[in-house]
Amino acid sequence: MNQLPIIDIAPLYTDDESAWLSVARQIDSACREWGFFYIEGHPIPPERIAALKAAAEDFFARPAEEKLRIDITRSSHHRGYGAIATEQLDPSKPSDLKETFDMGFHMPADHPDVLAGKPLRGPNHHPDIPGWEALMQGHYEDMHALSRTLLRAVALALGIERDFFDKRFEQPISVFRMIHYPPRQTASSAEQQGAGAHTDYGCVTLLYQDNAGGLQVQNVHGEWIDAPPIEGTYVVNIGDMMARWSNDLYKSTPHRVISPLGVDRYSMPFFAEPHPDTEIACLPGCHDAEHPAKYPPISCSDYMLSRFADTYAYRREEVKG
Ligand SMILES: O=C(O)CCC(=O)C(=O)O
Ligand SMILES: [Fe+2]
Repeated sequence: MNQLPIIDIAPLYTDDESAWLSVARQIDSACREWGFFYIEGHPIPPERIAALKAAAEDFFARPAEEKLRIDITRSSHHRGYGAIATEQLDPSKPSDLKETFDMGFHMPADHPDVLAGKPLRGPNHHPDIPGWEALMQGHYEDMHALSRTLLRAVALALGIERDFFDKRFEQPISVFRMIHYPPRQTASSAEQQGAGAHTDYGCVTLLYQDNAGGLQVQNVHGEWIDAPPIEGTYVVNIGDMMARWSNDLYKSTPHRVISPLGVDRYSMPFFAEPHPDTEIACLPGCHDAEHPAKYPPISCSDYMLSRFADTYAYRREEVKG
């Protein structure tokens, strides 16, 4: 099979138990076979996507000096603007040809967790553009709600309490990111990838991509297949932390983005992650006598921090203020 499944999740917004179960089963088999699937029937309206895309086009077109006022490399908790070549997802290839804006769960500078220096906690760094902050905060909340709905279906599929993930995704360290891939100039510069081959390190990623194309996913035979844009859908994939949590029942699958030739590309992943203190220990329903837990428990924040250091040179250097 070389076609990612498309799952209609509209039944998750009804009380129809048997329809819930059917969606849960489809998600479960997609996570086991592919680690990747499309969702349709989600509640994010097209007007929201259009507003976000317009905001991304406006922001990324601004002078570097303005964007660098919120330089992510000066943020101790990973918020703000990442210039081209800040991230290197595939260490064997040149740095990624993309620029990014990252935001997360907002905690004011005087919040006790921020004052205590808890990792990845703090205020967002937004550009000074009218309407921007409200748009982003509202969207962050809606993506958070959507990811929790999907995780309720996962809990149902695994036979664990329906609110297992809800409890663990309070005050999450989820990240909403906007990405701009500038055009590659020549066909022969294909070595410079938009996003090098990688697996996501967190739990679940929900990705909006525009019409440019270029996202590719590795199938079970190790071949790259296209994950083309499909109007009105999100591409959902499992990350390494969820693979570990599920004892590798669910797959975290390598993917990459080929730099667009002659056009700009915009994408917007939402990386859904739990509360940083969540213990990532083999999920109930994912181990038995024949399949014992493979990994020792680790906290979500320890796991994320160790993985961040692999892809961001600036995070390997001394901690910045
Ligand atoms: O831009 C995309 O389509 C995918 C981006 C991605 O895989 C990532 O940021 O982890
Ligand atoms: Fe990714």
